[in-house]
Amino acid sequence: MTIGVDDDESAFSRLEDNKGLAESWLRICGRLKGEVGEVEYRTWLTQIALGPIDGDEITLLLPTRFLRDWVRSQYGDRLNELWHNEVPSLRRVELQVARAGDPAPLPVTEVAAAPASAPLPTEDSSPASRPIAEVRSDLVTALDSRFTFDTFVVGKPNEFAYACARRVAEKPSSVGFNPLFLYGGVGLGKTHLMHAIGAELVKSGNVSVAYMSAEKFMYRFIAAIRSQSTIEFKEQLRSVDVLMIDDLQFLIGKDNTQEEFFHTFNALVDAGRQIVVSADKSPSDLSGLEDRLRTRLGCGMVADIHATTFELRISILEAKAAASGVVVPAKVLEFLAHKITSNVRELEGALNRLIAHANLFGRPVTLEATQDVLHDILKAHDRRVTIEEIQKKVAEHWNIRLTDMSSARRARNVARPRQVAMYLAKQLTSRSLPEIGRKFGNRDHTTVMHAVNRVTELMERDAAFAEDVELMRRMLES
Ligand SMILES: Nc1ncnc2c1ncn2[C@@H]1O[C@H](COP(=O)(O)OP(=O)(O)OP(=O)(O)O)[C@@H](O)[C@H]1O
Repeated sequence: MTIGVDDDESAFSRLEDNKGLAESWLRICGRLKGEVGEVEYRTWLTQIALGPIDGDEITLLLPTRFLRDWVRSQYGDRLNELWHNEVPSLRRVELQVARAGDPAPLPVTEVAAAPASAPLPTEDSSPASRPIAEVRSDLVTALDSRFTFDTFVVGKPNEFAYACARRVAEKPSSVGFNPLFLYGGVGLGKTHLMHAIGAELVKSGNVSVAYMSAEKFMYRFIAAIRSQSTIEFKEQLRSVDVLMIDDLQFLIGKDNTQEEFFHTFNALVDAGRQIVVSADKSPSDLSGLEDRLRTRLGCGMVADIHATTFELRISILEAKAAASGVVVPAKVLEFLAHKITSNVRELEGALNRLIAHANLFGRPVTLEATQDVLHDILKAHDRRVTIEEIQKKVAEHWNIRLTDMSSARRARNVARPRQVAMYLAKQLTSRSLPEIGRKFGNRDHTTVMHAVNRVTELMERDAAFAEDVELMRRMLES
């Protein structure tokens, strides 16, 4: 069908006019950007160029087959709909792979996002024409725009992994860095670094990046087997420039999926594409993965993210607090960094709760408020320090015999450390004063109370002594 004046005169004259067409495309891009969000838009849609129009069909051009298939499966319907809204006589949007000399995509900066909440009028508002933002990808998980290199705080435990990730983002597939294998405990930033690599590559140009969890890889693979579309699945995966698979340990015991991953891995590396993988253990410790896969995974760069240090936790908290715009006093940050040592995710969760609380009630963040608001989290993180541990550490530190913790000796060089141990027992355990007294040679609870008051008083007067006691406390808590 050709477009005639009778069909839609204004549309026809617009189609005759290239400028009008470009403006329509700009509006459609703005609309899509508003609907799918900046990251998804940059990842997939900035690569589309406006091709020729022929009758009731307009052609959009994509740089690779993978992208064409991807855009067709994920955004095809919506593109049809948006074009039809702009030019009602258009019936079809054809997606093609661009050839040399074809027009270039629109510069990203030209496209201003139109709010998704104000949809263009459509003829059909059935579920089939739902906005793109709801269409979830089967093959690829969208990158999280919060996880960039800029927002990743670097310290001793993660500097090597960070440097490797940077290197891969700058120069994918360089010798010695393919695959990049990132490993470390839960919530220490592996996913963050992978998304940062993806975001950087997407920003830098024409690179197709696929990121997905190993779990998703498996489900996609199974779905492809069921729907007899394994060839397409393989083709799609094998046509990306960079493939990132998160939490590979999930494939332990899933032999068929491992096998598929192994072949995909080989096909990509042999074709000079980059692979990035994360797991909770090093390749050699991932027992349960096939030997040949473990060997290949260890062939490139293996980078470990270590548990956080107190200093790194403080830096992360400072950065996140600053980004929130809420003033969080240094002593609150220190308190959190002392208390929540397990992983960054929990640390971040605690800080976010404090910030939300401060915003909601418009109250300043204080140490007291922190203890109150985070009561449950802090309780769960309370390390169970025993009175015996306290006595042992204090005796070592002040160089007295352990038996003197319960002896009747009253010499100052023995009595003072004993009082400190009682004070710390009160601070760091949930034992009552009589219980503590019993552990210190059956002393009375009033003796313990006296010790606690005396140490508190001394700490206020003597900074060096206070520092010593604080140090003890930190050693016992960490
Ligand atoms: N160095 C860091 N700087 C800033 N944020 C960090 C850092 N490390 C971790 N985070 C944050 O902590 C959270 C958890 O990180 P992430 O999801 O990357 O951990 P992971 O190692 O992939 O965990 P899992 O093993 O559960 O998959 C994220 O919100 C991330 O942004």
